[in-house]
Amino acid sequence: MALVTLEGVGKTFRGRTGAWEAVRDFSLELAEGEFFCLLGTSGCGKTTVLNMLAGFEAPTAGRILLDGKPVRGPGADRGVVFQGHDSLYDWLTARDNIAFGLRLRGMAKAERRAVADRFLTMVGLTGQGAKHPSELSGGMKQRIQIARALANDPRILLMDEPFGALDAMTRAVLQNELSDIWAKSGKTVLFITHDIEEAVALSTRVGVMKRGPGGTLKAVVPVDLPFPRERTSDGFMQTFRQVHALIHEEIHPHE
Ligand SMILES: Nc1ncnc2c1ncn2[C@@H]1O[C@H](COP(=O)(O)OP(=O)(O)OP(=O)(O)O)[C@@H](O)[C@H]1O
Repeated sequence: MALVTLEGVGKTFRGRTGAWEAVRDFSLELAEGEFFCLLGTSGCGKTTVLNMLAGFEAPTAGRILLDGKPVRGPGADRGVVFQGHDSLYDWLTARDNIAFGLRLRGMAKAERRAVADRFLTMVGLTGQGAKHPSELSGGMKQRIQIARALANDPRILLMDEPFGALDAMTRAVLQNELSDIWAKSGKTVLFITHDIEEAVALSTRVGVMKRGPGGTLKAVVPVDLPFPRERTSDGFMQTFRQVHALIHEEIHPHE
């Protein structure tokens, strides 16, 4: 059975200015352990799809199943990592941010600390647990967000352009780290990005969306390249070009 099933999912926002169909007839199955990148032009509905799977928004059509059960709201079985780092609590240390969910679940302090430290190490921040978010760089804060999501041991990690606000060098470092973490943890990941190279570097499959209104999945490209990915290899370039062509059609539909 697929870990995640989206079946004919649609979302129409209704407001004072009328209705906007953001997503139409979106269907996808995610297998346990895969790294799926969702790619598409701005406004095509990527975040809306992620928000519905996260349980932040309810679909207006179709259904979403996680482990065969309908998604009815947010839950600890889904760990969400956003772009930027506003979601970290500034008054808590890095370690306490990571352990926040564990505290809510009633885990004892010593155990919480041990788990948090394990994930601090996993994201390359050994010994930085006592610092507050304001004392950390953008890349470090993103690492803390990833560690926090993983510490809760979710069934799936939902990442919405997590590296979008970082400089190119930090971004490349974090991409490699995330790829290692994914390989070690065996987690299922749904990852949203605008960046074709990032998608090809990280994923087992890339889904390209058609632009909105009524954004939907237009093609899924499997990325059968060994990890770590060699970005200048023929296979990488070939996949890059394939995905690029699919995106290009959305930006210049009448060429
Ligand atoms: N709460 C809302 N109310 C009304 N319209 C919305 C709402 N949220 C999103 N939309 C609209 O739905 C469409 C899809 O938005 P969404 O944020 O999912 O796109 P996206 O592909 O993630 O874009 P980007 O890459 O720019 O972040 C957009 O046209 C947006 O204006």
